Amino acid sequence: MSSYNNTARFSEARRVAIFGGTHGNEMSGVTLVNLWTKNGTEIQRKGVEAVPFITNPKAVEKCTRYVDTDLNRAFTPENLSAPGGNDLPYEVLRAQEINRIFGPKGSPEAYDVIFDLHNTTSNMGCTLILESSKDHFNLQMMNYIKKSMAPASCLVLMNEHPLLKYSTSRSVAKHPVGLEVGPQPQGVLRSNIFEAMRVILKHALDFIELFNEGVEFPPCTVEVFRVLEWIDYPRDANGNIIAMVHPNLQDCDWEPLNPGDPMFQTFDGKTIHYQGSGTVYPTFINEAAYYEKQQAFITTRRETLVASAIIKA
Ligand SMILES: CC(=O)N[C@@H](CC(=O)O)C(=O)O
Ligand SMILES: [Zn+2]
Repeated sequence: MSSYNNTARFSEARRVAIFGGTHGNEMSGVTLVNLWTKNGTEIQRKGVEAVPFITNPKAVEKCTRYVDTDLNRAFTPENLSAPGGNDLPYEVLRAQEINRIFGPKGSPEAYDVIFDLHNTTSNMGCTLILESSKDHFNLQMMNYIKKSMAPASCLVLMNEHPLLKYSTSRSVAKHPVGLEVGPQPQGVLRSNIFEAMRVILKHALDFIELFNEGVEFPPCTVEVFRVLEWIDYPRDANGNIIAMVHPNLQDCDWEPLNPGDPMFQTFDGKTIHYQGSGTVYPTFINEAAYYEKQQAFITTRRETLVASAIIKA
């Protein structure tokens, strides 16, 4: 029935979860998920079972990123199969529980789609985070969301770096999608950020409904920003930070950074310049949660991916 060569077929995306509170101090996702748990009318779609779920309730209660360890790094094969029960860190136990409910990760029983709602203190605007450039279902969803949001912008961060990719909560699903909206301080709710996240999710669920109804999505291209490297703050011999993000770079997420451009400013006023070999697009600039990870920002490269046509199998 398909009108295109190489149409990719995916089974219906009936089981969908919406995660909030993977980081307990990122308030848009926590608030939306709590709201939809009370009344799910807004997230209901024909032929879709959308489950709102608080992933790290202890961290939400304390309004911290995590209690023992970062839940959004915890979904490794080692953690998910670790014996030890109650001796394990809280988030490792919780990852196992989430994997039992929404996975198992990598199995046919896993949920079809998981949306994981995050906020950043960086000036990233609306960002969707993917883990695979080969998932044509997700690429088509990105195209649909971007078109639906226009003229407002919604960018796609492609995190499939062999070393820098991490084991996210959403990675339990067949099609993992991260939503990252900022700037919003930790523990704070801002109405513009909250509403932006809500609109992205509306379009995402509309896409799934259309797909499940049998709509065929024609081939398209999707602009993405591929993770290249993490850049740490300059440090002294004792490991203490000796410079801040340069004012020319601060809040300039997604704007080109060229070799020789100012990158950091030392406390005594010296400028440190970017030394890379070509233009990159920085993002997660001065993210509060990344100080402990020794990351000042990440660099990305702009790419255009081709998504094949998709239709329900
Ligand atoms: C600021 C923040 O928490 N960002 C998320 C990004 C993601 O969900 O991939 C994280 O590091 O887990
Ligand atoms: Zn987060």
